Amino acid sequence: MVKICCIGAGYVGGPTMAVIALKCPHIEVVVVDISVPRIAAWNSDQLPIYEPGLEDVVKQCRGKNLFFSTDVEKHIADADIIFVSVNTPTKTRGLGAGKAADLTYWESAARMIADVSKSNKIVVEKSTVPVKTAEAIEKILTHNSKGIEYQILSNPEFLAEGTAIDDLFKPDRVLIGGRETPEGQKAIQALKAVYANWVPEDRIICTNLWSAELSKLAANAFLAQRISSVNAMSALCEATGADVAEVSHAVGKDSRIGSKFLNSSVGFGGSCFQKDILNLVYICECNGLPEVATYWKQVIKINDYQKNRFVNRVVSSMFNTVSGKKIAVLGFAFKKDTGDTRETPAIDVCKGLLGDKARVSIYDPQVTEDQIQRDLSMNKFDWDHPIHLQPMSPTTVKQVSVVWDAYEATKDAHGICILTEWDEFKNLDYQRIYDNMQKPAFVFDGRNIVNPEKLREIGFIVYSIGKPLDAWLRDMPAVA
Ligand SMILES: NC(=O)c1ccc[n+]([C@@H]2O[C@H](COP(=O)([O-])OP(=O)(O)OC[C@H]3O[C@@H](n4cnc5c(N)ncnc54)[C@H](O)[C@@H]3O)[C@@H](O)[C@H]2O)c1
Ligand SMILES: O=c1ccn([C@@H]2O[C@H](COP(=O)(O)OP(=O)(O)O[C@H]3O[C@H](CO)[C@@H](O)[C@H](O)[C@H]3O)[C@@H](O)[C@H]2O)c(=O)[nH]1
Repeated sequence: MVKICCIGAGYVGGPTMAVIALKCPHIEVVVVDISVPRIAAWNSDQLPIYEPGLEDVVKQCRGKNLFFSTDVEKHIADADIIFVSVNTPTKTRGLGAGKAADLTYWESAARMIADVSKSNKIVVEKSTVPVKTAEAIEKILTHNSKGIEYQILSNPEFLAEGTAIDDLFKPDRVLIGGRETPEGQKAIQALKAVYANWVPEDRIICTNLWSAELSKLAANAFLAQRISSVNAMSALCEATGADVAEVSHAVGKDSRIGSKFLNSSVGFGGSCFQKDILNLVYICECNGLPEVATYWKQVIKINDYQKNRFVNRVVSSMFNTVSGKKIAVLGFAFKKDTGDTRETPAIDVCKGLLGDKARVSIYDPQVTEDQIQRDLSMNKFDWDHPIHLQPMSPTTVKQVSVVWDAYEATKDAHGICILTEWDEFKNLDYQRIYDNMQKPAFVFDGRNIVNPEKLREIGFIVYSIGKPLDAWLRDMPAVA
């Protein structure tokens, strides 16, 4: 029986390995992690991450050919194929701080593999890493290899949170990069055989190592660039009376452009886009390509601009101050159908409002109070380290309350900010909400999910990103 071990039981390692186990009953899959609570959660009824369909897949294979363990050394030693899916956060100090990927966790995983292996291994980069990481990993593994042969493959993951299981069941493509030697090609075929259990062969792309590593960064940069492009347009729409939804629809109908990923929003979030673009920018700078670096940096600058612009809209509409006012925040996760808050635009918006001394009442159906308090008190980039290395007891932000109901959050509020597109926010009883709010009552829709006309009929003053402005907002400054 082929044995797979995956180091890192997070948003990628957990779902990816669960699907491999489901689709390949003849393969034993063990997911290991240094975090004891995380592994305990994977072995319990309360999985550590919320992902539609995940629980069903885990329940079908756990204890049969899918296992979760903290015995990292044993399972690495036993495995034929080792996936490494550990954190690759943005460096916070030293060379490349604020841009370069911190490969501390990757390096320690590689050293562990080198220390405990007694047989040949295929080591698969599943984490998103800078181009040429495989070369560094190879050096660590082969430095004192004791005659053991290692083949490094790059097999970046393209799943998106909230749709991870569907994405894994039917991937647009699986990308496998390896050395162009006979041994490298043999390793590629071994990994290809795993995916071929459910992925059509024409969707499995095999390349050299560097193309695979770079394609992952490139794909995220292109996706984020589309959002920044449409968000840049949203500012122009507001200034001119155009409607960004109509513009994206018209633009997206061009089959060369396509309609996906053109939804204007308060800004993109998530653990990947910003981190991976910063990493790309750093790699360009290191390779003497400052113009290319500046080009990609602009994608992040527009995203920051969009978040600032939103906060500025809120404050300027409410007589230029939100001091002491209650602002209800509906949604804190970086997108719907996930409890993940990494780099969520809600953090920047809440911090902006708190900076102007607002009282913020937050409701998200999947995010806990503890998580929100952590996010609002943590330093930039600190969130992307293994949980046991994050601050234990963060200071509580006093002007923030977290409630478990949208009606409670909005009661007596002066304004509402919709920051995640949860379906339930589309169907709230907005008349009831309006009746219980201070007047004038404002709605700032950062996800364009409510019908502004209907809300205006109720009496709300409504701001929707990139839509023709409410008369109230027309003369207010839009730029932060
Ligand atoms: N989250 C996504 O949607 C997504 C999608 C594609 C790619 N990626 C990439 O995949 C990688 C992992 O992302 P994630 O979201 O799963 O992160 P995560 O933080 O959810 O999980 C990483 C896990 O690795 C563990 N870990 C760290 N060092 C370890 C070690 N030495 N030994 C054992 N376990 C260790 C941590 O405890 C943690 O549980 C990152 O490089 C990310 O960029 C993420
Ligand atoms: O038209 C759109 C599409 C998305 N978003 C926002 O963009 C962010 C990222 O969304 P999404 O890409 O759906 O989720 P992620 O889980 O971050 O997935 C991205 O990042 C992963 C990690 O690298 C990749 O594997 C995926 O392919 C890539 O889509 C979220 O805040 C979304 O709300 C928009 O504002 N407008």
